[in-house]
Amino acid sequence: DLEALEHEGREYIMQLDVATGMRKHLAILAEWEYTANITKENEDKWIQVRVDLSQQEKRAWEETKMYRWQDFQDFTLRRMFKKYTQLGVSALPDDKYKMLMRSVSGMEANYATAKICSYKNASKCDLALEPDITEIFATSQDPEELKDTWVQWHKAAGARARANFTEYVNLYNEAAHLNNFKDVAEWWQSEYEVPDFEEQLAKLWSDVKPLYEQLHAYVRKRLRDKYGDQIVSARGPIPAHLLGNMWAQTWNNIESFTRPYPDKKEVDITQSMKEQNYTALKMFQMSDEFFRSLNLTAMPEKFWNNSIIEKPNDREIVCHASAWDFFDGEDFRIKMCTSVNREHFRTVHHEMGHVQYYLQYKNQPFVFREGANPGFHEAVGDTIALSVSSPKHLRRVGLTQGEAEDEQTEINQLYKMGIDKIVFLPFAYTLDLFRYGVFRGKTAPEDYNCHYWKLREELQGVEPPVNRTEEDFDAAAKYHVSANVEYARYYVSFLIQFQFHRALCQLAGEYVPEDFTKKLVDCDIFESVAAGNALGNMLKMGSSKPWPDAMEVLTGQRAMKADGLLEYFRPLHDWLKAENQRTGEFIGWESSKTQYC
Ligand SMILES: C=C(C[SeH])C(=O)N1CCC[C@H]1C(=O)O
Ligand SMILES: [Zn+2]
Repeated sequence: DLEALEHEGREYIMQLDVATGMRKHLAILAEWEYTANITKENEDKWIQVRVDLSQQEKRAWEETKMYRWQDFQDFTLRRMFKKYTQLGVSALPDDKYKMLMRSVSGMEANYATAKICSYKNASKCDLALEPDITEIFATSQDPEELKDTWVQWHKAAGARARANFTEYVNLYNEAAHLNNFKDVAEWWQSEYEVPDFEEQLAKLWSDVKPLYEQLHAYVRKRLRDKYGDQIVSARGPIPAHLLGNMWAQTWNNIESFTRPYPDKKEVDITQSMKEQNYTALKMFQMSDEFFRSLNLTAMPEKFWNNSIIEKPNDREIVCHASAWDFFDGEDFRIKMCTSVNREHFRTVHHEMGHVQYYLQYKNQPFVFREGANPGFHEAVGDTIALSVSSPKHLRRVGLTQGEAEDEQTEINQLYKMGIDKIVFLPFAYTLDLFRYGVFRGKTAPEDYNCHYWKLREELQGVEPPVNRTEEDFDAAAKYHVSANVEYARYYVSFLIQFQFHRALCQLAGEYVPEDFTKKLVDCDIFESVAAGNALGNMLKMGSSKPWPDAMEVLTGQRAMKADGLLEYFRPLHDWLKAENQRTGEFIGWESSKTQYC
């Protein structure tokens, strides 16, 4: 009878889950060994481990799909079976599986080891993305140096990945078909468990776009003031190399010469961190202390012993920051080539947020040890970082001196947050709209680059510093395209982190709507056990329930919305509208001279 079948099903799935945990542990260990020491030998070992494990997964899958789990009464049991009946890339035959692995590891190794020559010293050709090229983009205000560095990087990391990327698209789409998806776009979107995910992304963008256009217009004017109208036009897109970041995804590095009230002291803590002899370890210890202050879990001993938090000088590693769950309940690591600056202080909290999520859901079945949706995992650390970057908290830890919070300082603070959080959204949206089109076959390889720039101009209002052709492949000059990491998760994160932050601030008594002594912009939930407990309760759920249930536990809302972000930035939005009115700056951008496609 059904009762007995369900009981047998539960026995089966629990032992499958334990076996799967072991497989995940072995796979992660091999991946760590490769990305922490990029050699041909370690790549071959990693691929061999993955092939062996995928054969075991295929055998288990043959048995799992025999169960009539759709008829089971128990919701959690049905949810476990539903997840385990999706085999993933292991559905590919071994030879194609290996080819897919090699095309991705080839792109990722190329990205991680790419070197370019210095603009100032053409014989120095050992510049890596981290820390060298990142430092140039953070500090240089020489348009020629920035242009040259931009062009070299996009050739070394982008164009060189084109062949591997084309093969990866074909093989990954074959895997999608074997998992009953039309293409990888549908597969990626299925992770969010809502039927209208792509429509929701578009709606959220239409909610935020008016604010973005105002900020874009203001920044374009300030850049034109600085670099002149031969480089920065009055009504066109902004050249992408002038925004302080290789991908123009965050514009914090141009804050010093574009902030609204320049006579008000700059709130850039990089200087203070260096003056106070901050180290990478101190940055991680401060982040750990913040999570502990919320009554959340301290980083375990293995974290401090096994993590790599500084770039080694004796081998090549994947420097792009990452957090690792070894699925044994005690080994959790971060790998990061940390520099002592504001941007990495935020990234440290971002990565520590991933590990805190691992710690909170470590007693879930292995199949539920993931974010409620991929955006949740990216939002945890950033939500904490919203408190850390508040003037109140920076004063608390001595990174800024006492500054009366007057109206102008507050606008500067919101501007600093806005050129990080608002400008990121159209970038993130572009990256996966582009890849959706590629996976769906709407964008053919001969159109990869023109479609990429068409989207970047349309959504982000930026343009390349020099003309591009199909010899280039600029999308792969971004880590996540070369490393096969889905990106809509960050778009979701940069919206829901404000819903989380608002809820936590209210729980901490730090934010009271309409009470001007308790403003959202100055909220710091540090040491609030009430906020920490609520966050912990949501994180403990992992992916055991659909994400609206998890969001409701913390925020009372069941949908991702832009209202948290718009409420946080409302004073800035008002100020930008008035300022752009005053200067008569054109809002928006006309299509640039070159027709891309
Ligand atoms: C820090 C990480 C590792 Se999950 C990252 O890739 N982030 C964090 C913010 C956006 C995105 C990026 O750097 O592009
Ligand atoms: Zn992340």
